[in-house]
Amino acid sequence: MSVLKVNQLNKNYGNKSVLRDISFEINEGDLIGLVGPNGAGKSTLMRSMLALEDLKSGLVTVQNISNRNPEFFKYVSFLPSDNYLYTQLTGYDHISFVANIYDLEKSEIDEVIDLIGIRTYVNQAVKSYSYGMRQHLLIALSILTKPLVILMDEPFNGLDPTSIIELKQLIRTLHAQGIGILISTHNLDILEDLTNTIWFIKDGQLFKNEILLDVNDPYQIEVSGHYEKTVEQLMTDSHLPFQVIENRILTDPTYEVEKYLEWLIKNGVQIKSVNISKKNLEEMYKNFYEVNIQ
Ligand SMILES: Nc1ncnc2c1ncn2[C@@H]1O[C@H](COP(=O)(O)OP(=O)(O)OP(=O)(O)O)[C@@H](O)[C@H]1O
Repeated sequence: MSVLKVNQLNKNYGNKSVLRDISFEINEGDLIGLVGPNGAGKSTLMRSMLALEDLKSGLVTVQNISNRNPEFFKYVSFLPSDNYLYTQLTGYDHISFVANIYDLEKSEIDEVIDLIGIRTYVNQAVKSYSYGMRQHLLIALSILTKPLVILMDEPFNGLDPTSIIELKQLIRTLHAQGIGILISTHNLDILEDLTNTIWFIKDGQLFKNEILLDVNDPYQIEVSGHYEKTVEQLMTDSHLPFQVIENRILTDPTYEVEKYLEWLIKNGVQIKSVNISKKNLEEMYKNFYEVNIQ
């Protein structure tokens, strides 16, 4: 079900057109990665969605509520790339502040504190927090109102591997709860791990359908040993779609990998390893942005 709608968004800085005719919808439970090089317009797009930019034209609504209406922000929250917290105050002070605005119950606050796992330090002053702890607090603040959609601008910046793993897990939890999430990041590996829906932004335009990844990834079956027939001949006899790269068979994701394994085993082929062959987002990025590296 569509919850957030962006319609014909155009943004100029002076004579420069930064966003051009951008339209899209975010559905309940979408997890979308927004990718683009420096200056492509990712932050401007998020800021425009939050009515933080003056637009040339465009309409942004959540459940038909415009972003010009303060009620919009109950349903759409933002995790900014800048860490803007009051260092003298505690995490709980920040949470109470937001909870008071939206008249939330203590039980709702406790639920968020436990979900994000900040109970042990929520009563300490923010100045004693690490970067990752601050990021957790910001996420707690962003989900207090039970938003339908969260916009995350570079949420993995500056996090150590432990905090990245924790944040990825948290994003998966929020996603499983049906929250629509739009994440802008330069980290393609993290994104590839999190979602199959990647949108690219280029020259102020959004490209989505063109690069939607398949849900299933192909498998790579590595075989060993010498046989009468080549692996290619053997696979042709199976009538299963395939590609062969040296001694590796690349399966077709619409067919079960078991069918390939059964066929190979039946024909006495030794199987050395079976791995999921992940689509390479970096390759797609390089092709899309025509990045040439010598
Ligand atoms: N306040 C501003 N005044 C003028 N131009 C701006 C302003 N803010 C952004 N721009 C320009 O708008 C374009 C898009 O910037 P934006 O910050 O949205 O890109 P981005 O994709 O978020 O980049 P990054 O990955 O570096 O954060 C850039 O060309 C930038 O120079």
